[in-house]
Amino acid sequence: MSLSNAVASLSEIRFYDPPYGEFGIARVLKESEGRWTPLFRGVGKGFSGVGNVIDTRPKLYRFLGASSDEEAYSKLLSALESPTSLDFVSTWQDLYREVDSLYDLPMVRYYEREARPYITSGVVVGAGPGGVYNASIHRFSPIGARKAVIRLVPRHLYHMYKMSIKQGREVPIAVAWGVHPLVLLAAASSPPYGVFELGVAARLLGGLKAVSLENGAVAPFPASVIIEGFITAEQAEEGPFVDIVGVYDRVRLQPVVRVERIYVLRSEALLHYLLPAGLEHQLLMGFEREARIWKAVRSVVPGVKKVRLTRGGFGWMVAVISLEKAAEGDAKNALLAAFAAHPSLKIAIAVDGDVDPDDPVAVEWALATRLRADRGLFVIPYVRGSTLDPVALNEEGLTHKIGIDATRPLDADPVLFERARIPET
Ligand SMILES: C/C(=C\C(=O)O)CCOP(=O)(O)O
Ligand SMILES: [Mn+2]
Repeated sequence: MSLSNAVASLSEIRFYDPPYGEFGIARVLKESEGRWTPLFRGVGKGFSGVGNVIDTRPKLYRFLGASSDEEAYSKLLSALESPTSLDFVSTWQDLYREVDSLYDLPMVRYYEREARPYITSGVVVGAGPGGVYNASIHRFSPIGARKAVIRLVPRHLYHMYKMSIKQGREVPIAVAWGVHPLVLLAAASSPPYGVFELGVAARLLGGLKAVSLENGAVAPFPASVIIEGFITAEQAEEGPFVDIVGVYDRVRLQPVVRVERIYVLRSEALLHYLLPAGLEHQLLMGFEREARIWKAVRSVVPGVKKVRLTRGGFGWMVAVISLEKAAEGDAKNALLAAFAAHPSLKIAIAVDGDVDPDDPVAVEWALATRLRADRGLFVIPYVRGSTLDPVALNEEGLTHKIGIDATRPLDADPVLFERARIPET
């Protein structure tokens, strides 16, 4: 399954033509998110581009073949538990042309102070020591015709990189740009180290083709662009670029990738322009974390209704959980479970089942009418949170977290908490 197949299955597509101008593509992505899928023709010779492919739950759930939160979470969680093998194809190179330079790939700069055009939706497959493969999404920005800097958040690829460099080895990688959205979703997930995320994608899709590269890495097939290279011990400044919470991430020294080959699909090189901090970015990165929170919370409290990583928290740092308490204290246990399930979470709020986590006004109403700060508020000091938190105490995201129980006390008169309604005619 290709990105083109996936896009063809969407109903609301609008076509755009050049000239785009600097930030033109970013402006369209912003304007259309949550509304339609823009398809950018002629972004470069032999290239077109698309964005907002899974910027809404209905689109994501359609790709997953799910009709409710519960079904969508369960499908993803069970694929993470049961990845399957890839179908390797050997005759693939004829379908691709090679280009000499990363600058031949039409990349986009999205925000005014970003350093340069870059890839925001590249699935990086690393081949690590012990035959371990890992697929994850990383910012990838060219600093030369065959040189790029890659942002490695301290997770699996970073671990692979640290181990390899210590042994005096570089990490062979493939960067696959322009892939089916479920491949992206799997690569945005965090199964335990050693579980290959492309196997998770294969389970979600009912099979996934892949290719082996000369450097030992593998790539999902078809991908519109496949970049073959090595993560080296050299470092360069990365950024500024905008992260999921919509601020400019700190500029850090990050590893340099030496590029060996760049393959571009001859027939349909459809590139995926993922708007940083856009709805698609949030849903893609946050959805699996939401599923994990849902699972963890359900195991401590039976009456969980809805879990949301909120829009204001950019689908990453703030969660609202609605539940029916069976006993006093349930809500706090739910909050603790949520923090354990998603370490980047900074603020977790529990509300009753009559409050919709998708409605920020309703959540604020619950805070105004149901929170008793002496009982309902707790701070977890000095705990690892998100590296993206601008007020974190260190580069690893050391921070203080807040849990808020905004559920009504079970022993109080329920009439005091009833939302008044005007009867229908
Ligand atoms: C979601 C992340 C980056 C981005 O999409 O901009 C990675 C942040 O990871 P933490 O574990 O929260 O530091
Ligand atoms: Mn992994």
